[in-house]
Amino acid sequence: MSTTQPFSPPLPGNSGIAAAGMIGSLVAIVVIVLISVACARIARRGTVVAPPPTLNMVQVWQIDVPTMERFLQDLAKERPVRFTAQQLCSFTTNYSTRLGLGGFGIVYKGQFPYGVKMAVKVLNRSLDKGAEEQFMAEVSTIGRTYHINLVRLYGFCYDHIMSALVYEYMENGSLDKRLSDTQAIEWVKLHEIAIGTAKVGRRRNTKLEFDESMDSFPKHVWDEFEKGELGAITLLCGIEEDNREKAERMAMVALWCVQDLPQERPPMSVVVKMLEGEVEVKPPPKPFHYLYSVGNVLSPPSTSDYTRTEGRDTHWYKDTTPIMAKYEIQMASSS
Ligand SMILES: Nc1ncnc2c1ncn2[C@@H]1O[C@H](COP(=O)(O)OP(=O)(O)OP(=O)(O)O)[C@@H](O)[C@H]1O
Repeated sequence: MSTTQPFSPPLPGNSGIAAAGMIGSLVAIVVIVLISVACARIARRGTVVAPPPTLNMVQVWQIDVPTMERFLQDLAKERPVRFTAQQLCSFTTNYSTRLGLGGFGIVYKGQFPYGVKMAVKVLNRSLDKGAEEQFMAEVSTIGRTYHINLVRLYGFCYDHIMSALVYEYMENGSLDKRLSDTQAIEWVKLHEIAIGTAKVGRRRNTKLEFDESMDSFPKHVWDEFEKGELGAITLLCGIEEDNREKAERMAMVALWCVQDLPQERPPMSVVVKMLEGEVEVKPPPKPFHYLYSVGNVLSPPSTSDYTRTEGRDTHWYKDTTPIMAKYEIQMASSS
């Protein structure tokens, strides 16, 4: 069986800031975007990864090769191009320009022979199952999704030596980097980004990140909200009077989006409406229960946490929240 499709060059994608450069955590991004808009702070995860695989390093992933091959064959009909390691080596001029380091690998700059730039993420296979999941998630979701707010996945490489994802090149780098430099983005643009990110609608319903701490900013937002002093935060963050009401609304929407129980989070279509002011934002219930557990020991919500909803009036919106697969993308809007 030939493992390489005939090379069909992808068209250049949309310019501007895309939300999926750091796709391993887009729900978190939605939340972080919203909260960042309110207060201009982003928590960055610092993960050390190994250098890209060398030619004599052969790693075996946990999913067996036939299963992965079947997965790739099914997807092949749908869109992203399968590149060879040699092609990627050539496109990146032997990985000579490094763009950045993410949780799953190093990202290099490259260029197709006809000049369109690309970003090649070489996945670190030594990362337990994380990189493997990222690979399958990216290829099966954004590889088949076209959206103005999502970075385009041109293709991938998967063989016994390496796994890599080939993305549209973002001149402005990733969204989180841009957001952490809040001085460079006007409030109106931040609001647009928050809505644009919500419209992508992707979220991770079945996996929570447990790297929060008791002094995390989202928790601080909740504490101030509980005291009825959300306005103090927007003031502290230098948000002008004219925009404060909108900023407070966004912070409340963010608190809805970080509810511990997936079924208590509003659907992204409702999130968009709330952000746009079309739907009233009711006071959110307390999130981050695991942060308040005895002794401040971070413990993941139990199975019963995910089924316990009685006594909580959280289904005030008409839609129901679909419980999605870990990396499923739900488009909240076609725009
Ligand atoms: N498509 C791209 N175009 C330009 N630069 C990119 C692109 N994708 C990633 N980068 C650069 O590489 C860095 C690492 O990106 P990557 O997506 O691996 O990390 P991340 O944001 O931590 O996300 P993840 O959670 O998936 O690891 C980014 O901060 C950015 O500077």
